[in-house]
Amino acid sequence: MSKKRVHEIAKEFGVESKQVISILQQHNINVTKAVNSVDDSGYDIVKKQLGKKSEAPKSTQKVEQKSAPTAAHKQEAAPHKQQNPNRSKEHKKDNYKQGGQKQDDQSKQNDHKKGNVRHVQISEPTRKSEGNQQSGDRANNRPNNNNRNNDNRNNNGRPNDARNNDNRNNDNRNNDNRNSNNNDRRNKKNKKGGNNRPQSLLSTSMQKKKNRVKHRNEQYLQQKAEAERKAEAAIATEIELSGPLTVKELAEKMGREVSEIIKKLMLLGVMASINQEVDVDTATIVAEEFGVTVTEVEPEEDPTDIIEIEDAPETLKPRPPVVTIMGHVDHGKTSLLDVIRQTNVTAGEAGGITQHIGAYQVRYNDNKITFLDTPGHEAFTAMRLRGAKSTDIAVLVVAADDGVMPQTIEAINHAKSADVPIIVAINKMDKPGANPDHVKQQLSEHGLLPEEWGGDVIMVPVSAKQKQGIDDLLENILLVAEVMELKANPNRKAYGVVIEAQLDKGRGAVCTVLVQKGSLRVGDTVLAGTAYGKVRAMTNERGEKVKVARPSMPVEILGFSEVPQAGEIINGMDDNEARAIAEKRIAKQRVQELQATHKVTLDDIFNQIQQGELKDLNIIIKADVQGSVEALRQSLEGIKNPEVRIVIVHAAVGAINESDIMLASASNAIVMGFNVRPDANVRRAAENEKVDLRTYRVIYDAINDVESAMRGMLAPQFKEVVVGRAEVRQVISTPKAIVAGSYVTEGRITNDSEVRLIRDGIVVFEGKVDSLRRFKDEVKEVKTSFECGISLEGYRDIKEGDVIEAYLMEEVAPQI
Ligand SMILES: Nc1nc2c(ncn2[C@@H]2O[C@H](COP(=O)(O)OP(=O)(O)OP(=O)(O)O)[C@@H](O)[C@H]2O)c(=O)[nH]1
Repeated sequence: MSKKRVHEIAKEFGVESKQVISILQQHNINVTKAVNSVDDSGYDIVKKQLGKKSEAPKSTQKVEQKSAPTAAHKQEAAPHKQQNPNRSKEHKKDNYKQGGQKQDDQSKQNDHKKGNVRHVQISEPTRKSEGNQQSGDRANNRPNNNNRNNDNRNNNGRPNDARNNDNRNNDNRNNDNRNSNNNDRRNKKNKKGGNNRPQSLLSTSMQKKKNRVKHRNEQYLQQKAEAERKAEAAIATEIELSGPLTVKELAEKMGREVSEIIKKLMLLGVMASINQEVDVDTATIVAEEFGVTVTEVEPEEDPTDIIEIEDAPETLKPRPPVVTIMGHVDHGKTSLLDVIRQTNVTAGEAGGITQHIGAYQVRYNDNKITFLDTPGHEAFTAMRLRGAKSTDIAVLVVAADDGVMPQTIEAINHAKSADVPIIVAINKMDKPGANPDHVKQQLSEHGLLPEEWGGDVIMVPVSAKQKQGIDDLLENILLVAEVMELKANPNRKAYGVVIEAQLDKGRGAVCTVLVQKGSLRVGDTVLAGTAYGKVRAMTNERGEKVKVARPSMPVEILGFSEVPQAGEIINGMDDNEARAIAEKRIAKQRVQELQATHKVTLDDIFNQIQQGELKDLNIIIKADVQGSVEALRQSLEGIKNPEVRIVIVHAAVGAINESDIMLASASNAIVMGFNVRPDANVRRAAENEKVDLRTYRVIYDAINDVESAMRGMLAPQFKEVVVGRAEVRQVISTPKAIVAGSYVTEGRITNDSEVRLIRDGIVVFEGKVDSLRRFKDEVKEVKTSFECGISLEGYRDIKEGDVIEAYLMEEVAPQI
């Protein structure tokens, strides 16, 4: 009978001595200290208790949890050991030592017989060296017990077959070890699976990780469901339409993708890009295709709109007729108006074409007639249309020797669409080839039947050149006006139309206005588009100051905050109201401009490619007056080409500046200047940015250039090369000439140079140098940084601060 000390037993079971003492005391074995000894029966008692627990020994569990990584490491390492078929006996011992979970009686007995020694012998160093590996190793115990049994059997039962048995046993061991690994995993699973067994740190962290992944998955699914629910909710079932809208707007209203809308439109045979407008009918069809109900509503009231009040009949007083002279180019509009006004406008015009709308009032037989001088070139189609709208009577000039021409027909159509009565002036009756009957014949083919042929159109033969038939024409105008009973209320705030507007260096915004209703007085606040201001001064067509302008009277007014657009409605109103509306309009305009710039988007480019590689020719227009800007814009936009689309990126009054170049560079546009010049910095910027900058003095040339370029037929053109620039620093008046005391700022000025005089970026004169002097001597050339005196051929109105630009014309290959 061997005796063992309490602390040895405690150590063996991995518990504290106290615990062993308490167990023994419970069984009335008298032990109080760790050094006390107990016999086998005492040991068995302890073993019974702690051995059972050792299936899940508490103390070991504690240690296990603390040392999980080691255990894990061990677990991982174990298979290598176990799978080794040539395991040492030590291994077997290990397995014994670690005690199985389901030991049969036999194994228990074996444990009793052999295990004790083994326990003592093996467990000690194992614990010391491997610390808390038991948990992992212990898990392997059960199957190995079987091995052990087998060993025992083999050893005890059939010693002769020992070798075979050993081999077999080895195989069994291998199998069992493999099984043990499997069981081990299962055990681990069981541990996690609610046996209330504490988990190892490894399994805890794995669990946490698993939980996190699970949580993330759940979150993702929730978000996805939420997004789907929102998308579902965003798809409208009912929409309201108040007018045409872009494809993008329609898509937004319906909560659908733009591509869906475009696809549907394509199926309906409508090829539309994202920013293209579709009318209400088309939008309705598309919406209905998606099962969306459409309700048509009245467009929302625009706070920037000014509602026009109808004047009571009793307030109306007779007013003079407003007449527009229309007709084909060179048929004699200006000449006719000249004769009527007894002035000569034609001489001063660049290219001999009337470029700006002017308005004049003439008196004939104590009656006033207002004439709007609409230019005759095609370039002014838009202005003519506007003119017709502000007009009571249209005088259609047709040259008797030329007959009805394209612009004659256009003019007829404009007048008709504006519901304006037409009086035909068959001009150039003095010409040998004049054939008024032929003209009448042609006109009747276009719905204008002369009175003498049973129609209602007055046709007056005239000759502007010989001043014949003018009275007859004016009398007929008055006659038609009388029949029309033209009336307006002069006693209300002014209402009218901006005929022309431009920026003047000294006077600011100068604006020709036709008052149509009410009276406009100096001091009145007026609003036209985004421009507003107090009328500082008013002058009539003869430059005389006027205090009040009544219906049908054209006046030039000063006082606008900015240059209004030609054709804009002008309203006399309250100071604050004007400012508020102007601000709202500016804000609205900004939004529209932003939207317009958004049009050049990748979406657009994609659509363009899809629509057969439609390329845009982007153009920036700068001109001296609004009328030219509009004219150029309308004409350019009117150019139709299957391959190239003209896009006016920006159009404004004023000199070409660096921001224009930057915009052109950014939008890959060409810059077209009309009667305006870039300064040296701007030219440099254009060169750096490789922006094609073109300047013109005649609108026709600009349009012609673009048209030819689009046809690939742009003739080799003459490009001007600026040779030098001089700044006018002093103006000296001599009996012979006006001399510009100048300083050459760049390049050189030569006495045979073509020059232009530029004031605030606007060309005021183009011609030749008359004389070039250094002090009193005539010189051929003056270079940079030298002073000189320059006088210009046939031009005296030179001002300090003006720039004289010398240039050459060089032939260049087409660029557009
Ligand atoms: N023989 C003759 N020539 C005329 C008559 N009226 C105008 N002309 C000439 O026709 C040419 C064109 O005249 P304009 O008055 O400039 O014609 P327009 O229609 O105003 O021309 P645009 O301003 O370019 O549209 C000028 O050379 C005039 O001298 C006329 O009654 N008889």
